[in-house]
Amino acid sequence: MASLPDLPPQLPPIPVTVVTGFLGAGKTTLLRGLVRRRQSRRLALLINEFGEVAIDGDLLRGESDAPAQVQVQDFAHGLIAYGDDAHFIPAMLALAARRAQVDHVLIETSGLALPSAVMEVLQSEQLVPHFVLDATLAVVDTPLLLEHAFDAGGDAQAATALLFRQQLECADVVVLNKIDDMDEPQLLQAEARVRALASNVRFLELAYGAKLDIRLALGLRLHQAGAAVHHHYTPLGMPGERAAVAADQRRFNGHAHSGLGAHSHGLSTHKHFHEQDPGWLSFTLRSDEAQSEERLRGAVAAAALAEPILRAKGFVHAGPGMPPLLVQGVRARVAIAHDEAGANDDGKETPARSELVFIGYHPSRARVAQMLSEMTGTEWK
Ligand SMILES: Nc1nc2c(ncn2[C@@H]2O[C@H](COP(=O)(O)OP(=O)(O)OP(=O)(O)O)[C@@H](O)[C@H]2O)c(=O)[nH]1
Repeated sequence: MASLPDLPPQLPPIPVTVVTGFLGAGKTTLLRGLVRRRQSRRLALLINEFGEVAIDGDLLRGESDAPAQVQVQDFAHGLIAYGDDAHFIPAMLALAARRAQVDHVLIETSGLALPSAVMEVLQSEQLVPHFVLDATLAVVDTPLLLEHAFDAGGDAQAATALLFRQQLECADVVVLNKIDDMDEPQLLQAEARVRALASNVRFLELAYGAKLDIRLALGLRLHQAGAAVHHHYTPLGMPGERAAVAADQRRFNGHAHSGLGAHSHGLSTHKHFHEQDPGWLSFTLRSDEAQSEERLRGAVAAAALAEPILRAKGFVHAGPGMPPLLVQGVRARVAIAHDEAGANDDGKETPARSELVFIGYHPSRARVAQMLSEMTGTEWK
């Protein structure tokens, strides 16, 4: 196993923020915003996707104008979900070896992973000298929460509900996302639901415009024994600053400032998601023909209604000389847009091939391929 004999012992450990949240909650979008607003912070991002095509890593790489300041590393196939992942520890040790150039590490877990796996590995003998967990953030798709999409029901619903709750239980901070059209009663209702599901959550934060105040996201030090908690609050609705902590959270502030220091999540009680439920599947469909944006949007939405598909994403080819289009489906909500960052200015050619990753609970690949082919008039396989 790799070791780091030369690391200067006087350097403090690197803070690590783990970002969790169910499929499509907005983890990558929030991270892209943090990268943009990082100021002088040097960030390392480890991105874990459930699927064979790395899309989020590309989007994040496209965001940074200073590659030396922001390093992005992808882990495909939900790898970090497993505590014994052979790539994760070496990647972290390589960051530790460059301690002087890294101020903060952000780890985005896959939407189907429990963050407890990463949190456990951070506590391993090899990583403890070099890293300290800053906080675990769970990003929530607030409209879906209010629509009862995370309540138990049939098979897919029950699996979703379980995972959603387990992710919240691991979190110190819950970020209510996709809240731009919401009023205060709705936000309070969302808060009450979160509290009912996971009473251990210490803070609720509101991400207006999918933006999180960087001071509310990094440097929280929630797991450092004896450390003062550096948490700056912006009251709900304060003009000019739209990233805020939910209104009646002040009682929690007192809690957090009371010297709780490191706390345990009862990690050993968690079983990792993939071991529990092999029903979650992802597959990739490809097409070599140019796609019509409208038809494809309709086809992806229809497939998500016909099959238990909870997430679809990828880049598609819109025609010769056209920039690729980014497809983002969360259940039957499908957005297709040009994405400057993801379309990447790193010399990558416009892909002639379209690739879409679908994630669902026992979905039929054949049925989705057939629907896409029929509804777009192009071959998908
Ligand atoms: N309206 C709205 N859409 C948002 C917001 N945040 C994210 N989205 C959209 O939600 C979709 C999913 O966002 P991502 O950031 O890719 O979500 P994710 O959690 O990283 O998804 P996975 O890693 O695939 O599970 C994209 O279409 C985003 O543009 C928001 O605050 N408001």
